[in-house]
Amino acid sequence: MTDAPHSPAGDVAPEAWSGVHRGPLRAGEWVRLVDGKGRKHNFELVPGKRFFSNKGHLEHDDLIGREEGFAVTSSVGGEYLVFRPLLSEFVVSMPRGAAVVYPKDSAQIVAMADIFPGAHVVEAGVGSGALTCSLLRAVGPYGRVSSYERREEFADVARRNVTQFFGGDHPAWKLTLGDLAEALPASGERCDRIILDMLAPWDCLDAAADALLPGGIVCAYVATTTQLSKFVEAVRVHGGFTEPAPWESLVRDWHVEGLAVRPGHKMIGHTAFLVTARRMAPGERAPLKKRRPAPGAYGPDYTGPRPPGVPEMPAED
Ligand SMILES: C[S@@+](CC[C@H](N)C(=O)[O-])C[C@H]1O[C@@H](n2cnc3c(N)ncnc32)[C@H](O)[C@@H]1O
Repeated sequence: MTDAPHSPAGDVAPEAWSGVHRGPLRAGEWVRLVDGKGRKHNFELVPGKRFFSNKGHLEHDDLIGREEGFAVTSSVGGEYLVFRPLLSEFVVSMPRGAAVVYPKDSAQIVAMADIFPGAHVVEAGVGSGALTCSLLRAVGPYGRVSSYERREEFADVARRNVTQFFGGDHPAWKLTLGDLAEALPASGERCDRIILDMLAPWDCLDAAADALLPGGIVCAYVATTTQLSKFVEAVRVHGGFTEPAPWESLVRDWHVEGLAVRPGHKMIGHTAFLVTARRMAPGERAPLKKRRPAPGAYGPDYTGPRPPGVPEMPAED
């Protein structure tokens, strides 16, 4: 459902780009070392450099040129497993400017915002580039991810991270410095999906609605309940979207050892909430969901946008 066939966004031709890390480890790539206690070390391989830890040291040159998936022993007998980091491991260890979208949420965004190979996706802000990597993987070299970021220092961090992860320029990626609310309309871009990860996504809703093709999806990632309320109501007030669907995902590890099978003790309790809504065709309105607002939902204390037809309601006694 792209607006028109388009040429690749970057300077690299899609057919010349593989984006796959295989074969012997090369200088300039990242590796991930894990010791017997599960402690992780991620670093770039640099010829002539040494890796130090509380278990002595290792020469980078002893890792370069080997197929990943091996065990090495440090100068004082510490054992490490060596692999290339997965994307989910890279994004939580790479340098950060702003807070990143966690892998569990990137997975939800790719699935529930229906990011498909060849899609044209707009995202803002780019932050540290974590979500960007997942979006680029999902659209592939013939799609397009158009990222907007208003802070230059974050854009620089994201550019370094994304380039590092893919081992060069991704042909589907375009990064624009500027505020989405102004830069997106000025660009004239039309897109299939828009992902908003920022403090005030409601400020960008009009720009998102104008850029989205009919049937397209807007998806917001917000950290607090007050942001969630304000964004959902802003989507309802806009009127050109279907009823927004808000949710969050919780992921729990399990301890499995013989008969001792139980949930793990540690869990990331909260990262952020997600909301999606689909864009109606121009001039079309989705029938308003027939709902009786909960008592006090839009009472005198409520200061956000008010959905059409919902009067101010008295607060509960
Ligand atoms: C939480 S970070 C995004 C993290 C990113 N999604 C990641 O996974 O690494 C939020 C970013 O949005 C940027 N931002 C906020 N409002 C914006 C806007 N209206 N247009 C463009 N960027 C914006 C901020 O500068 C910040 O870098």
